[in-house]
Amino acid sequence: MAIIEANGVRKSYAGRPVVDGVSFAVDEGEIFGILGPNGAGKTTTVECVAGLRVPDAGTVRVAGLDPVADRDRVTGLLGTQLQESELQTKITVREALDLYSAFYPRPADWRPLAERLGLDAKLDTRFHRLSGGQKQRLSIALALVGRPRVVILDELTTGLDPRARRDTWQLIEDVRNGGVTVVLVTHFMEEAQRLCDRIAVIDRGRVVALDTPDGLVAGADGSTVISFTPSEPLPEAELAGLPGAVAYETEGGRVVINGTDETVNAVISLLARLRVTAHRLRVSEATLDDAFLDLTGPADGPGRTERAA
Ligand SMILES: Nc1ncnc2c1ncn2[C@@H]1O[C@H](COP(=O)(O)OP(=O)(O)OP(=O)(O)O)[C@@H](O)[C@H]1O
Repeated sequence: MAIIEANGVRKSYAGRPVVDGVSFAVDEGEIFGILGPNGAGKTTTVECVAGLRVPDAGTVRVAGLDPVADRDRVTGLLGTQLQESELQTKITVREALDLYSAFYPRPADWRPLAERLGLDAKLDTRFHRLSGGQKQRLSIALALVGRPRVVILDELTTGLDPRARRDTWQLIEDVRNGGVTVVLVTHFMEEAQRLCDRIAVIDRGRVVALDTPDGLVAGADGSTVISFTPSEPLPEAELAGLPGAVAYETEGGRVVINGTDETVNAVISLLARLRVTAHRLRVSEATLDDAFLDLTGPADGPGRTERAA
């Protein structure tokens, strides 16, 4: 059952649409990822879900409630960790956790949470004395302290060192295993691949793909990558004519082809027909990175539709 529903959400700044008809539904208990280039409209979208921005058009429902009209009830069930959240500079970690706990009817005991996030030694440190990574961990703790049913995490692990990042992933998996729905905005493909059940890819304010991580990879053009070093150069015309191939390149004598299973078979037949030996033949699957690049345009360049036109 969907716990978040966004339908045709639009938001413009100074007449420029940055969220341009976004629709998606997040099922209760899933980790739902939102990926997209810088400036694609991800934060604006989740801010509309959290009721922090009012959409110009479209509807948002969180557990059936309107985040703007039913603000108090939605705040009670939704935790948010938004990009670069700032707190009052003099507040200590302990005070911040106590303060946020007081906002909720049945807060979690924040001590184990603080320990889990490596903040137990910093409880009496003032906010402005925390490092970037410690501020980030505190904002995650504050998002979780109210025992939310839904938590929105925007750039969850930005600024964390590799160990803290992995510990945080484990924490998020545990949170989800406790029945909490997680919306995760991220730029880290490894994070998205590891954590997310489904991912919406947003480009220029629109959802350009919505699938499981594996589904996104399988749907990318040229999701099978074939590479080898031929014993002698292969004719360009033969490479260009391979069925299912969407791209090929030869660099330093090594041939790399993006295609499909059909392309793999055609390459093997071609090599046999030309009596060419393939050294270090490798067939691998494209990554979520490849799928992302295939689906989205550069931050300041054309989107996929414009590129295809
Ligand atoms: N309050 C605002 N006033 C005017 N423009 C804004 C405002 N907030 C965001 N924008 C612009 O809207 C666009 C979308 O911003 P948003 O923060 O939603 O993107 P994003 O996908 O989260 O980007 P990033 O990955 O860089 O965080 C950007 O061009 C941004 O400059």
